[in-house]
Amino acid sequence: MAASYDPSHPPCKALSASDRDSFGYKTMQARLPVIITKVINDVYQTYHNLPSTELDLKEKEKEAKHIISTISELRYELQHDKKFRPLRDSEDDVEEWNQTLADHFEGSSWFKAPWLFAECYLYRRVRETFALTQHFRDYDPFHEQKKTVFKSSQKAVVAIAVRLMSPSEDSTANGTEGLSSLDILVSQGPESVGTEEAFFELAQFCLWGNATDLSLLDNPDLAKVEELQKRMMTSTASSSNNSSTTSLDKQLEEQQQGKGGEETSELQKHEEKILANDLNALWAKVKGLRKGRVDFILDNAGFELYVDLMFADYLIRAGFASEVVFHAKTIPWFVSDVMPVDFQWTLDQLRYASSSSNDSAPFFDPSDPAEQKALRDLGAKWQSYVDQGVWRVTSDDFWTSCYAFYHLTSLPSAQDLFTDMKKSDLWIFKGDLNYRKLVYDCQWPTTTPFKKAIGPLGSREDVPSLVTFRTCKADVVVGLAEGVEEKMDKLANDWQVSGEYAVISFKQ
Ligand SMILES: O=P(O)(O)OC[C@H]1O[C@](O)(CO)[C@@H](O)[C@@H]1O
Repeated sequence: MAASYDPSHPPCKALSASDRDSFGYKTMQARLPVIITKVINDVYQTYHNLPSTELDLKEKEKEAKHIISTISELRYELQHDKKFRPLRDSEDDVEEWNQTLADHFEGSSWFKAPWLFAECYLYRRVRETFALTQHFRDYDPFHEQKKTVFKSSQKAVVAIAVRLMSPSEDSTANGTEGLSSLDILVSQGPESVGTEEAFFELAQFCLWGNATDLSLLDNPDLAKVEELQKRMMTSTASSSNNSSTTSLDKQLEEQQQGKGGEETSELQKHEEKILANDLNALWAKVKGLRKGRVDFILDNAGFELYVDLMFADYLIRAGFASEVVFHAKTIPWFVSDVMPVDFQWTLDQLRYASSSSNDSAPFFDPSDPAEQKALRDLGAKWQSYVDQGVWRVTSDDFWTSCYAFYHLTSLPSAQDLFTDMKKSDLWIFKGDLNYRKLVYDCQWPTTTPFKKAIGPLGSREDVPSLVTFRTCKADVVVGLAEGVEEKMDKLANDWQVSGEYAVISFKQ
């Protein structure tokens, strides 16, 4: 039997849905039932739309009905706080899950267990349902939602592609004909102002791309997604370390005086919302790299993946990295997380922008030929990185296990992954769930140093530099300066979970 690590005892008291004031409780009680109901609706739609000519139609309908009833039972178990049961499929990770359940969660249930465990177990149970079928084994019940929200991001996707990737307007005048704005910026060398400016801008895109994920927007309001992206687009950037305390005072003062903060630019407003900001320290690390390896531990598909790829492309063009490894999820996870298939699908939608295949209309279809070209060029460039092995997409069951990242360095089943990741120069963790797993999702005081909160990843010599880009969507947050929590409590009572605020925390 596999050795079992204990995910039920983090270094401080675990966050749990047993606390009715927590976001964990709200998630288990209100948000997850909605997410599960959408899975049921999705399967229902799929089977109702099966053409009568479909092969094995009867079998497929039977399986779809079975999935719907099994997922409905899962929702019942959750809503009635039933005890966890062992998994019943035969996926590679099933033995480890069941051993952990037996050793540490005997008699435990959805609202009593640590929130992190319960939530991961839920998505793994959804996977079980599909894994036990013949015709829906590879079915992603979140694919349609991922597509809808990405499609609504077209304006921002096009705007970023055109601004950074189209030939620069004054390129003929200054002898850089045909080069994109980004290429011109980075061509001045790794330590140049242009390269630095591009770094701060793309890093902030990469951060705020995490604000538009589907599991938080359990009722995605597409207008809200567009508005968020519009705000991002107006943010061009340089960043200053530890500006958050002063700017918070200003925000608080303005709120108390009933002012709207009209003198603050869109960029400053964004920066003020980064409550712990190690971007300068990250820049110091990145600018010292030459043809290094950078690993992205990805979060959401769609717009967030798109801006992650922009940042990864920048690292290659500027010469900081010659290899980027993307860690995706092996199974549908937390609604919108990237799987390898989503990665390739994203590249394809860019490569084939505005061209229809036999069976479908183009996904992105801007009317302006220059915009179409910008998307296609980008898609072709990114595909060439994949084909040449400059970009590598991989996935490992560790990322969809119930374990905190503390266990990456010691869990037997994660050792191949850890051995490979040690070859990297920098790990970039995207998003809220990865953050929760980094700090073990427990009740750390907010002033706990990030390096301490990440346990072995902060203390072991063989762990490379790492950074987390996270918009705050759960109760835990660390690395804040003294007084920030108190100021934030006065400014916005949902600041820890609204996705409006963020942290960029770096470990050398
Ligand atoms: O996509 P992200 O940024 O990891 O967010 C995941 C979301 O799911 C949660 O883990 C709870 O469902 C929140 O922490 C967060 O809202």
